[in-house]
Amino acid sequence: MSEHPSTTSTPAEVTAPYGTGVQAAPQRRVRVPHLQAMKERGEKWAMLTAYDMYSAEIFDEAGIPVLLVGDSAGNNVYGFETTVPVTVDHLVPLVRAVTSAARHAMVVADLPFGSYQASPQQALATATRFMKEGMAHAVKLEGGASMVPEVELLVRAGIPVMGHIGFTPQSEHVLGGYKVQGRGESADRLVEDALALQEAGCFAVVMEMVPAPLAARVTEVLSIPTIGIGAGPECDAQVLVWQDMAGLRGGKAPRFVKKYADLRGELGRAAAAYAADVASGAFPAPEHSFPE
Ligand SMILES: Nc1nc(=O)c2c([nH]1)NC[C@@H]1CN(c3ccc(C(=O)N[C@@H](CCC(=O)O)C(=O)O)cc3)CN21
Ligand SMILES: CC(C)C(=O)C(=O)O
Ligand SMILES: [Mg+2]
Repeated sequence: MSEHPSTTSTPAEVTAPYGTGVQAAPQRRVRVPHLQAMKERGEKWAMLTAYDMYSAEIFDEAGIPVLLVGDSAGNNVYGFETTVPVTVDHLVPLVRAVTSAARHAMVVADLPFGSYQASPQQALATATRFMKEGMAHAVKLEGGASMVPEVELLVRAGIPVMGHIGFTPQSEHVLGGYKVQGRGESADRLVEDALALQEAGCFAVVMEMVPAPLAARVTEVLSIPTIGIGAGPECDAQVLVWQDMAGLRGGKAPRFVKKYADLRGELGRAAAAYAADVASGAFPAPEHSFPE
């Protein structure tokens, strides 16, 4: 059962999800104005990462309006320790898989480290690959005021851009590790970065590991939606890496994670039960076998 607010039966009959309450023209895909309308109505929403077909399908059917194909695929799909080694070629096929499976959600492609910082032209070339080959609906990039020329060119070219400030994992070597950003005198700079991104044309801004009162201040000041991860409850939206949210990954999760399931335990038990059945001869049973 779909829990998208206004997705009822067949796609053809679906009316605007996250619409204004006014009957809009049939509209099955979440788009920038829907997110803007939700901010104006004070409706909070959740974003999740997705990197493959089934996760995208499940989250889409659960009514998640925005799916992010994060460069966090680096440490959640490809087995790297960080997002730094991730390339465009790593992500394009994953974006394509997610856009193919998501019927309603807006799919945002994360631009990986080194694929957009050299120039606005490089950013446009990279974003264009994600739009054409990945069939993404928007892109995300890390950085504040310094990224204004890149954001402006992408938006001028017709590509919706999501910003990302606070802790920006692609810069962890400069930032000196996984640390809360915007404490003390750097708070005003974070507000300025957020405003610069909005002014440049971003449709939303992710804030990662920012003190809750500062994130609340940015959310108040900005007219576009803020999306928090470790940025307190006052943001317009929240984002989590799905394997964190669903308890698939092992080890100690960051403070900002809440586990809503124990997929790791569940999947481990399934694998062990299957192996035990094979060992005992209980699987395959006659119903799994083909008679002559
Ligand atoms: N699975 C996963 N979840 C994420 O949230 C995530 C990724 N991967 N990969 C890309 C970035 C990296 N992120 C991370 C990763 C680890 C911490 C972390 O270890 N935080 C600790 C220490 C904070 C501190 O020292 O102040 C914490 O307890 O929150 C934070 C953000 C967020 N993103
Ligand atoms: C955690 C989110 C915001 C992200 O950038 C990612 O998943 O790569
Ligand atoms: Mg990312």
